Amino acid sequence: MTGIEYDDFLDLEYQPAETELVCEFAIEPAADMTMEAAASRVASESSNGTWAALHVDESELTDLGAVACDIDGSDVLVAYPPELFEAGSMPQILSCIAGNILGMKAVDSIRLEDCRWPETVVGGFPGPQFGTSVAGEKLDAEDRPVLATVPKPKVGLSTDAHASIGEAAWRGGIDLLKDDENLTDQAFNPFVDRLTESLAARDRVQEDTGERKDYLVNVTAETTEMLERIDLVAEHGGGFVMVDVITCGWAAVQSVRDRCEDHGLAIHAHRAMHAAFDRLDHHGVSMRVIAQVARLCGVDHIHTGTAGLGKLENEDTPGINAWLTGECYGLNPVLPVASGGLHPGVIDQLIDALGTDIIVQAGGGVHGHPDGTLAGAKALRQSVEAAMAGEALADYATDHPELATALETWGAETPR
Ligand SMILES: O=C(COP(=O)(O)O)[C@H](O)[C@H](O)COP(=O)(O)O
Ligand SMILES: [Mg+2]
Repeated sequence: MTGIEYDDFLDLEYQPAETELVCEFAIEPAADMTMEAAASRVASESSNGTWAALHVDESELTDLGAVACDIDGSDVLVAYPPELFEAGSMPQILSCIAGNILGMKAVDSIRLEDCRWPETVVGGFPGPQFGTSVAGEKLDAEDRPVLATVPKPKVGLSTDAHASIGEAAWRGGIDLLKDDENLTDQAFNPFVDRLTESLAARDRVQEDTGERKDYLVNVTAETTEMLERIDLVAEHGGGFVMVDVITCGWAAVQSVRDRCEDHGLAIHAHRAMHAAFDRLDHHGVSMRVIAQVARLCGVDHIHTGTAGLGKLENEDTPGINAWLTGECYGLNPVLPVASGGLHPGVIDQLIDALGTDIIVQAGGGVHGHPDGTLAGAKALRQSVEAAMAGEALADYATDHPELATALETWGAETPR
């Protein structure tokens, strides 16, 4: 018989194998627990153990126990054997490494900070179909940030109003029109009408400007419905879809990725609800891990923050972006999206902080321009042109009136 008890899950001499998934947790043990006791319980509960000592016939058991193998202050590393995981199933992986342990009484708090993904696990996932290549493959923005805008008010606009705002934004120099995270298929702006009218506007602008444009239509819905909406996007000549990946769930994202592969559609990942996991710096799941999961599941772009420049809390945007665009067993790099409270007056600081291989999304920062959407789009494009030319915004604005008005209106401040 084999005994399985908590002490079996702690070995500070253990060196994880290359094939193992290694997770970094920040742990605050419960008052009556040593860190060692807490760490072993975390390794046990996230792999094959439980609170009671178990006695199992060895011949009937595959040993899938994880090992808490390093403790450095509040940081604990846990190594997981690849056989613990179902190949290609992100829900099952997260049910291990971000499941029951987040609620264990043995810890006062625990946060999954980072994962070292082994090829044995990464190999089960497709990764992005296009990733950063969308800038040159699907758009004409390979040498500058891709520009996107969301019509505002975020919901409530009629289909006609939505499409004409999109047309004005595209004419002003925006590359991608994007739905907002809570605009899906409502009576005031039905999905199919919005899709067809917006794509017709896109085609008119492409024809007139000679610059490729596209539409991040939000297909978020129950999974079967989402797949049908993706088919519609392809049927009507769209090049992208947008998905609220957290509220949809990773299993649904994996289904979306499969269907988008069939149609050659790129996936824009909105992360609404991520802050339920990553906003507290001592408990939950970091945005770094959420971004890693998104890349394995195969989104092409994902919102990762504005390096503190926008209206929303951010977490290490530069570090997360570096991981998303770095090497990971041949997975395509993901295009990070900076969005939330951005406007032309902060684009120079944004590019200083995040570089130019990003999507810049500005909703209020385009449609709130005193002279309207067309002028707002021109101002955003002009601010990027200035930054790419290494020219101060104020200097560039002397002969670019739309940018000058934006700078007079918003300055270089970031809204709250
Ligand atoms: O609609 C917007 C921003 O609109 P605006 O440009 O008017 O602020 C996005 O939903 C947020 O950027 C999401 O946040 P994040 O990008 O941090 O996920
Ligand atoms: Mg939004």
